[in-house]
Amino acid sequence: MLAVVLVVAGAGVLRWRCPAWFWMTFGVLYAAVRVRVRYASVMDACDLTVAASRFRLTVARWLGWSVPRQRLPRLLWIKPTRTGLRLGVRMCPGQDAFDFSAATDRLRHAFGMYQVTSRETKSGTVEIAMTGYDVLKRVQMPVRRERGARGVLRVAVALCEDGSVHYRDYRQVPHAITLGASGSGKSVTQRRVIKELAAQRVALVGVDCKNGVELAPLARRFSALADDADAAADLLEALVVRMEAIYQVIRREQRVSADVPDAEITADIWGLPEHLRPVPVVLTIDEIAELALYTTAAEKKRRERSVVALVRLAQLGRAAGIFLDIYGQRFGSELGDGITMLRAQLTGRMSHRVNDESSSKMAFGDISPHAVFAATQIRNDRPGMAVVGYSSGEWTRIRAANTSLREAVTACNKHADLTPVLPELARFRPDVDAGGPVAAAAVESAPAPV
Ligand SMILES: Nc1ncnc2c1ncn2[C@@H]1O[C@H](COP(=O)(O)OP(=O)(O)OP(=O)(O)O)[C@@H](O)[C@H]1O
Repeated sequence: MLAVVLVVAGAGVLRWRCPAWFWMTFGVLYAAVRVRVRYASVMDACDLTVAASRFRLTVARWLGWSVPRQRLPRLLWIKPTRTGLRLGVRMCPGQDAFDFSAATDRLRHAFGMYQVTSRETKSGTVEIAMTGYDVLKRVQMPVRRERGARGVLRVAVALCEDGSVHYRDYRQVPHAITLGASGSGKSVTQRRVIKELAAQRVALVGVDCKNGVELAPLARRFSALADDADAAADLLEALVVRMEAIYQVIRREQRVSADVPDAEITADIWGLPEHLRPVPVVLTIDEIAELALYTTAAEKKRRERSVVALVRLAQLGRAAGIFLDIYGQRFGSELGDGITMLRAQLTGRMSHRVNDESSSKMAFGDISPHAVFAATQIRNDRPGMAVVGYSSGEWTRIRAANTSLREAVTACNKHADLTPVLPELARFRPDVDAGGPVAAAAVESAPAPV
């Protein structure tokens, strides 16, 4: 008896102090059994059953049997996860995925879970993802990566509200914008992305018009860095020159392949032979408004140079292996000509807490009104929380893994030897001698002249 009391008390304390451990020790088993036992009654209570088929009703009437029960959507599987449970459910005829997404709140109450979402995985089947506790309260990224999660240009940035990992996948979504009010967590998200990219074979290029306070400490892993708007305009133009040189390499390789029967013909860097393939570049811009604002005629000219270069990079950069990550507080037409055009190219959209609806419309106005609303609802006491939207109209809440500047600096210093020297951007190579020598840099060969 005493042992039972001790176990129950221990479980209670664990649930209060460390919900992740509670879930993995007691919670998952208890929840799985409860879902299995209560499945039929919960589906009934949540209006997720349908009337028996006419055939069964007719047969029952002919034979004088009692009226057949409502039909249940079939429970295909229950999969425990690190943060919750996933159920595979085959829908009954006449049901659609919307019935289940409309019932998620009822399912949450009925199963006693913290959060429930649902999505159609294949025709007729929905996956119901349930989290057992508030996974975004203290983000703990999984230590073991999911199968297929490794890969160049794919980094784990945050946890989603359903407990899954949110990846920034540059090859799927080449260019992205992250918005948010001051103090909402943009810099922490940026650090997390850079920390994860540092270990990969990519060139990091940065524009930080806050005099470099965010990116300069990470300079050892950066191939080029601009810390004011004038240097940024030059750097962006140099990147356009690099992009054009890479296009020439691709063209030349296409001509070679065209003469070889059955040879694949590539239209981007990934199809180039390894010795010709340039290293991919991730360009990070902190506070885009600093590039777009001007007061004097000279600044206006510089702004135009920057915006034109950025629009060209966003339009054409993907095939040349150039990817953009833009951070800012706002990103709307008030920043002047070219900004709306640039935004249309930035298919990845993330918004941290914003001060007004118009800011969140800048991220999601053309994607989903629900996402616009969700971004305005992010609480002040949840820095790092954000809404991510996709061009398909889907969106989800995430929270970035808290990453200190110290952690990011340590990762960048550790992988400084992976920093390629980009010939076109060599003059923007940060001077890190003040902090010690850069470890032997891997010199990337310049794209061969055509
Ligand atoms: N993912 C997170 N988890 C926990 N705390 C966070 C997270 N992100 C940010 N914070 C907290 O919020 C504070 C402000 O975050 P951050 O500096 O990233 O904001 P910001 O949007 O870049 O602000 P600004 O635009 O003024 O630079 C951080 O010092 C950190 O304490």
